[in-house]
Amino acid sequence: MSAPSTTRPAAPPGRIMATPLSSATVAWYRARGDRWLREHAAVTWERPSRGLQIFGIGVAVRAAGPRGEGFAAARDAVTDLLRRLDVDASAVRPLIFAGASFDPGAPRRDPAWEVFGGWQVLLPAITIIREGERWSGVACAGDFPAPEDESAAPGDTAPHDSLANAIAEAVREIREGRYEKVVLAGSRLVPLDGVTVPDVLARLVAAFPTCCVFSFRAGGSTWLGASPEPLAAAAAGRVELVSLAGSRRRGASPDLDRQLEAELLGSSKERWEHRLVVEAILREAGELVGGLQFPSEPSVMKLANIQHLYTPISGRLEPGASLLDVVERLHPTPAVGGWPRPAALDAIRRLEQMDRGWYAGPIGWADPAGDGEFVVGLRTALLGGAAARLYAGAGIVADSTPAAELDEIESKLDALRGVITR
Ligand SMILES: C=C(O[C@H]1C=CC=C(C(=O)O)[C@@H]1O)C(=O)O
Repeated sequence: MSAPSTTRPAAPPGRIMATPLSSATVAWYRARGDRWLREHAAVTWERPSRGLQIFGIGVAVRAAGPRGEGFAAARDAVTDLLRRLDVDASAVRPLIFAGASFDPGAPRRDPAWEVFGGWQVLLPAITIIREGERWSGVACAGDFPAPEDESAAPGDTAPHDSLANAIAEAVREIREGRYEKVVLAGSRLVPLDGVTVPDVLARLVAAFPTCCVFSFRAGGSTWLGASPEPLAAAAAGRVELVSLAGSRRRGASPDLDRQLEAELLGSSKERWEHRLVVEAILREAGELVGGLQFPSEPSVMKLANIQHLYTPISGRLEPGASLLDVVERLHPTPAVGGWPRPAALDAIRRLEQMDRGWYAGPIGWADPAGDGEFVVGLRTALLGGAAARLYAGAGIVADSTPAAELDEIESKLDALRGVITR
């Protein structure tokens, strides 16, 4: 019932032991504030603009797989757990969290990611949920492994120059017709100077209230971020998907901001980059989600530092398909990988010179009723030891100007650094 390296050595790696699991609704008296919850949670999931907060305290079950395995293995582990959970229909539903690396086939360059492995599935011992003014809780019996405190500080990776060269090389390869789009990312190591996980989460919630602010702890390290990009969400059989790609900075004045928005909506380069994501989602999700509907024109999603082209897509899960199947099929969309997918992944492995780990990977939760929500792990940082490594990328297409793409990546990293180190 646990990860290979934690409490039950008899369990083979990645397998969950076949014992029954039960859950019970618990009353949660709000004796502890957000800071305590964020500090003690193995996993947090906050949607400030929707009044939703979820804190998973302690671990009933943790399963994990090696770095060569991806989200498909996480999906199987969640499905297995859901089957074994004995849930009273009237009770608060337990939530099972899952996360995975971006690319299980990528070279491993940063030992700090080893503690996360290729994927992890986590059933918290106690899950505290706030929806608006309503607090509820659910407790799950399990192994209750002792907290792990082993963590590795994120290592040094590629210097800035190599990212500029990688972008220029990608533009050349795209113009030669080798692929149509690739998303290249960079990272930056920053000292934490005493800033803690609850500090960072509180700042992300304040700075990015419309995003999904999450954290996931493994060993003594924490993977966290404020993702603007839902990957797939399901509620009562309805599925919501999103295409988010194409960016401009926010303007310093309302006039400049509107001008940048008009530029974004009018740019054929940004529209093409965005359209590739819409088409890939329709193609990949089509077999699993019926009656897909979406507006013919993208709108603009505005965040504190940046604005993006945005197309919401919705439909209904086909019989036999699950939210986890949809996530597995969609990842990685061309918003974080590229198109065609195999050539884009190959380009990222060759050109990027960095270890993405879980950056741009899927992360989220599912419940026994089939509901759940997964986002793309963007605008994220890995905190370990006294440092944080920040990650951000940008979509490269034939019309890209390398300097502008590098500028977009730098400005995303600056926004995150401003929140973490201020
Ligand atoms: C890959 C990232 O952003 C993606 C999501 C929105 C807009 C993007 C863009 O315009 O390039 C990227 O596709 C990132 O922030 O690390």
